Amino acid sequence: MGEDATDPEQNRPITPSTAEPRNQWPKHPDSLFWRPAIYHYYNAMYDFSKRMLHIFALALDLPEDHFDSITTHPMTNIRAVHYPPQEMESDVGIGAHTDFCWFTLVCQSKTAYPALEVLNGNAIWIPVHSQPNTFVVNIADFLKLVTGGTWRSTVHRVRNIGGEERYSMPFFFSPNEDAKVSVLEHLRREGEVYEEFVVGEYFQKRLDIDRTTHIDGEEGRKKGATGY
Ligand SMILES: O=C(O)CCC(=O)C(=O)O
Ligand SMILES: [Fe+2]
Repeated sequence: MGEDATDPEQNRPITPSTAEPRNQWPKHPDSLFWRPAIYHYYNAMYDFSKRMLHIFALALDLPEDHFDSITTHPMTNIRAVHYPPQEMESDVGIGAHTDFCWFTLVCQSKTAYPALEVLNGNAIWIPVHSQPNTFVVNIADFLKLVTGGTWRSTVHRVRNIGGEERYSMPFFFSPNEDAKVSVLEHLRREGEVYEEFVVGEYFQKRLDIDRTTHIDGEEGRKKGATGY
C-alpha cells in the first residue's frame, strides 16, 4: 500500500488528482483482516519513522526538526513480500538496488540462511541475519542526496537460496512529494554547483526505470529487476 487520499485512515485532503483510489484491498471475506492490520502497522511505522528522521537530523549536526517541514505529508509505501525458495542460485529475489526514500525499515522473517544482503564499502555482499525485535534500516537516496553522498544509500539484494519460504515487510519513508531537496549547506564544497530535485519527480523517474526493468524471465533477470 502507498499514500492514497481516498483511504480515510490517511487523513489526506482529496483533490481531483488524488480522487481515484490507488490502493487495492483484498475483498475476500477471509482477507478482510488485512486492511486494518496493515493500517495498524502503518501508523506505528509512521510515528517511528518521524522519530528516526529526528535521529538522522541530529546525526547530521542539525536541529532534530530540520527535515520536518518537508516531511509533513511523507510519501510512504509498505510492501508485504513473499519469497518462495529459489530453484537456482542464478534466480533473483530482488536484484541489487538502492531504495528511493529517506530510509527504509525492513521487518524480515527468520530463515536459517540469510536472504537479504547488503554491499559494503569493499564491494563484498554481507548477509543480514534476522534478529528478534529488530528492523533493518537502509539509508536511501534522499539521505544520500542531502548529504552530497557523504552518506551512501545502501545497495542491497535478496537471494532466497536456503530452501525456506521468506517474508518481509519493508516500510519506505520519503519526504513530501512536492518537496525540493538539495545538498545541505554545511556539507557543500566551495565552488561546486548543486542541483535541486523535486522529490516526486525523482521518485517517478526511479519508478519508471525500475518498472521497465521488471520484466519476467531472462530480460528481467539480466537487468536485476527490483520488483518494485
Ligand atoms: O525483502 C527484503 O528484505 C528487502 C526488500 C527490498 O529491498 C525492497 O522491497 O526494496
Ligand atoms: Fe530495497
